[in-house]
Amino acid sequence: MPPRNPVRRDEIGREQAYVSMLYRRVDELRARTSAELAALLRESGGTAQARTERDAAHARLSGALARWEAAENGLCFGRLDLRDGSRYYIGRIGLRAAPDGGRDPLLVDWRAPAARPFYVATPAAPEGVRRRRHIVTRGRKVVDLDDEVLDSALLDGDEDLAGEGALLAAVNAGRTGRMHDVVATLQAEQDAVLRSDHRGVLVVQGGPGTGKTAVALHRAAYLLHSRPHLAARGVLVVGPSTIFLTYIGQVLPGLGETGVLLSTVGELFPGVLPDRAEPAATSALKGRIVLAEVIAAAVRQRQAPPDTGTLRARDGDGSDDGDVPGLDRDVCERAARQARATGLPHNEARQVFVREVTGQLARRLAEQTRRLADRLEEEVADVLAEADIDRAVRGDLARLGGDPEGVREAAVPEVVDEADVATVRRELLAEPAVRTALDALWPELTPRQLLAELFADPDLLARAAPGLDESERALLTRAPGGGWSPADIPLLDEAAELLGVDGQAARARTARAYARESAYAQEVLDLTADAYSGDDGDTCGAGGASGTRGTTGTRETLTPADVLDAGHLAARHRHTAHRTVAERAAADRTWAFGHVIVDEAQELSQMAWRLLMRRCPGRSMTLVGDMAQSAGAEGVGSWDRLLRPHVGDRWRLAQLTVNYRTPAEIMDVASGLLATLAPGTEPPRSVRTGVPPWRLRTTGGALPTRLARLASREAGLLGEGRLAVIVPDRRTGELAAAVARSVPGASFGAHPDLTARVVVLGVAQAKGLEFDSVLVADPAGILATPHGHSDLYVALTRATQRLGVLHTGPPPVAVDRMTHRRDDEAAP
Ligand SMILES: Nc1ncnc2c1ncn2[C@@H]1O[C@H](COP(=O)(O)OP(=O)(O)OP(=O)(O)O)[C@@H](O)[C@H]1O
Repeated sequence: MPPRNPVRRDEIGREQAYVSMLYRRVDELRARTSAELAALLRESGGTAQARTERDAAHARLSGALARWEAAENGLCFGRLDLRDGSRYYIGRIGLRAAPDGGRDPLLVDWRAPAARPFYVATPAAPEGVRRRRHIVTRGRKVVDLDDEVLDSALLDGDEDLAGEGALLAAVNAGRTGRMHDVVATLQAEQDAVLRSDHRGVLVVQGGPGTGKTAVALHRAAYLLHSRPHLAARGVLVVGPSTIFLTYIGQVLPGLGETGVLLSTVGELFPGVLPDRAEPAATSALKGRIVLAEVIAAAVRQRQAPPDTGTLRARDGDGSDDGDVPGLDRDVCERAARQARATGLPHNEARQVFVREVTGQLARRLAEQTRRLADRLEEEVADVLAEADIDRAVRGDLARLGGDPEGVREAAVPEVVDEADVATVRRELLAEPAVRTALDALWPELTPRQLLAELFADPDLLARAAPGLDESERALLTRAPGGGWSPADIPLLDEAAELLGVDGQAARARTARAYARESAYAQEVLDLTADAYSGDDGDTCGAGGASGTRGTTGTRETLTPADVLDAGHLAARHRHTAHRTVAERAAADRTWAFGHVIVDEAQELSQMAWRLLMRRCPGRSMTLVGDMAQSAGAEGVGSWDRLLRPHVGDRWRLAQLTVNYRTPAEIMDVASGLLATLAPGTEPPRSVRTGVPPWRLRTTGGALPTRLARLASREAGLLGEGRLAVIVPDRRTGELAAAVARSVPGASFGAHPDLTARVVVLGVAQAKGLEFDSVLVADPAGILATPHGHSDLYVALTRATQRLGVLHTGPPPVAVDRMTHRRDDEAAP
């Protein structure tokens, strides 16, 4: 699109000179930083403090390099001429002429307060701006300029849109299968959201294509820049699927941000990657809050269960099975009460339980001993009385000035004290029968073990889930093994929270990490040893000549293995492994993120919210979504209902109202569905018009072939553009195979390549994505699920240019508004 205010060639030349100077400055800084980094990597050893400082310097330097690399494309994209005569260039990063800052910045970072007018100034509210200039570059070359003079006398066009020419050029551009940042054309309502200083939960509601994902990602970059302390805790971005995360994966690195972890909820339990398929009804049930109670009950029923009689313990009636004397139900229940009263998680409270049980047993044993001693004492006293020795001793004591009453105590010393109790307890713990009984009474549990055993045992499940009916419990029941589903992940997390650190697992993890590092280190040592032995002759000669110390046998040289074993090398390696915040956070279930961003937030189950809230105890969150696009178990809901259990009413709502993706003609069709889905909801306003969407009717039997033919034809019309064929989730395999037969290279399956020219997706996979052209097949099939209207709404709003629908039978609601095509060839 040509600029609205064409500028002279020499004006472009002047901007080129400035932009070239900026690139020279970046090259200079980049070279210097690379040299510093190389020098740092050559350093080794030193104190722990020195290593820590090196790690910090490494993180700082590589972060700076990443930012400069990322700024290569579109380094400078704007200029503000202010009414006071000053001028600022706006770009991806901030640059100054000299490290001490110089007077004015060469380039203002888009996130800095000084850049804000670039996004929000309008002729009606110019914010001190006289002219806003968009500088369009290709590589390092300035190719165009687009000026807006913000003079209220010149009000024309859509005064809500900043840099309309540049914006329309961006939204009309062909799609690549990867999302790009929109830093050069952010709009005022988006800018307000991404710069929001709200510290708690910010909800961003907006219809399809309003830039919610774009805003969420730019907000992550903004927060990391404006609240530097966040970098230490990292930012988590949660998306609905791995396909979606691949789609958005380049945006933040493109903005120079690497401290962000992108993840689905299913990937947030370290050590488990969901690989189990299960019925939608099972997943929906697992997402319900009632599962939190079920898991809590499952943990409780593993704490001194009432059937301890079978656990090699004595019964309360005193009958003795000879295994663990005194371990009766009273003792267990009292100890369990004490352990629970601590409020500690199960595995940690186990220590209290064990201490209490063994303490009580030890005390009982001690009391028995004491009673024995008392009896002995009484017998001795009787003997003494008979011999009247006592009286004689009392007489002697009285004569010597002693206390005759103390005779009894002094004569028979205390038999047991706390030290004795401790000794008895240690002896008890050494008893295999006691240990077995304790393990059965209060076992150390892992989350996987707890859930696997719970789901595999209908009796356990019935006792833990009295609130679920039999058919619901049947949905949960399964044989042990067979992996975990995405809906299991929040349940594992819930269990982990209630179980606490599990000693065995922690020990096993440490041992595994140590073994891995040692194996790696051993390989390094072996390789270096090989290298030394490989050139034995030469080395020996040289070694002898240069006086290298002899060490083993006839070998003259000293190899690393002679001075360092694998364990030590592993420890060194640990110190030099530079893990980013995102990597460390991904490996740690208990990591507390500084900020959490959730995209398609309307999709998350109640159990998933519990998991996310644990990852963000500070509740600093940005949640973006569209209630009308909800495929959640409960259908279209409200943000209040979703958030109230976690944050009460402490959240703020922001709205986005402009659709940058879908042309008005397509949005008009989708609005018909919106009226059914969420009556009264205002559809977003499209920034442009385009091609009217069309529909074509076929028979059920002919649908696959006609779809394939249409896909092939549409792909031909698109040229370099991207086409998505969106089908009902359960028909993905069948219809993808049909399309692939007539469009070679069409991508589909669990991990489709979105950069392929044609891709076939189920509706669930298409969430959050967009394509130049979309063909929706079998809308009635899409509508046939419990959240069918939302799904169809999603499918109809993925296109940036063209939309066609292939249906059988009468056209479903909304689709009937589309232009009816009679045959495959009559393309609009
Ligand atoms: N200010 C902008 N300038 C240029 N393009 C923009 C702008 N805002 C959004 N877009 C583009 O509009 C398209 C839709 O944006 P995005 O995917 O963020 O919308 P969304 O609200 O998340 O949509 P949905 O809910 O339907 O998935 C993207 O191609 C995005 O790059």
